[in-house]
Amino acid sequence: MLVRFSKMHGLGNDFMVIDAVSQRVRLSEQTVRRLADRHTGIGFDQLLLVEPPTRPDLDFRYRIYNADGSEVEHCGNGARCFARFVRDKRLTVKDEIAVETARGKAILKMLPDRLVEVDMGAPCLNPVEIPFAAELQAPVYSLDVKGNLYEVSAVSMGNPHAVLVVDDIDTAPVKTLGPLIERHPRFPQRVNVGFMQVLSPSHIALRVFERGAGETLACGTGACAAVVAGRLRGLLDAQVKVSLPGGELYIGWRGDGASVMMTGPATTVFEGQVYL
Ligand SMILES: N[C@@H](CCC[C@H](N)C(=O)O)C(=O)O
Repeated sequence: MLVRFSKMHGLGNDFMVIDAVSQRVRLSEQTVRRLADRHTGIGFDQLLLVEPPTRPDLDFRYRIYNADGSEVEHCGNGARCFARFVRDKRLTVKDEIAVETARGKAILKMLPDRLVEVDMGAPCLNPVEIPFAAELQAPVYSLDVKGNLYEVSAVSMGNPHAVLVVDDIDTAPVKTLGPLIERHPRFPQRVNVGFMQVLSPSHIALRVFERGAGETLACGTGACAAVVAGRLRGLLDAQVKVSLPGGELYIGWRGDGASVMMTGPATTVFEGQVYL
């Protein structure tokens, strides 16, 4: 089966995007892993599959697969690339697109200068739903990793995130501590791990070790989770610039019950065809 795809990225978090509205596509976990390989495949952090919606009030459904083949609930940078993709491919002419994800509904708004604003929904802090093993909900938990204690916040943006505050993002142990927390037994569905340096109440630097993909150049849901965690700890304002290795995202969260709003770019790199 020969399938057309686009290669896209949001601040260097890169995606293979496939239109499954006008093409028949069947994917197994193994196929996703093969395509994700940066030496022998297309290479990407996540694969996005664009499908028709299952509900009449929504425009599309989109599914997200990590490079390791696992299907996930939400992807912030992917949502912006998805919006750009359906517009560029003329699958819709709408400026505001309602999309169904495994997590529920997301609203995507096309802005000038090829920016996209995403209503990411309200964060969930309930340990049972994240899921995270804890007796009571708290803004910070003590996590024992191989005998060392770390202060982490646990936040779900549809997908699970652990957020640590560090003094210096450049020397943060992202590649060593990240994988240990990703598979920590208190996070039974694994977790994305964010390392946040607070530069001022309206500016943070962030690196994220992503579940199922390793450290990426940017993580949209990770940026949202970090701002929520920073607000819960009383460190951040309601509007925050997030500097990631791949560039800048703008995140807004008014607090309790409100949606997290994310604004950033989405870029197409090339188009191709591949046998699946
Ligand atoms: N890169 C993404 C998040 C992708 C999913 C994540 N790795 C997970 O397993 O939850 C983003 O921009 O949010």
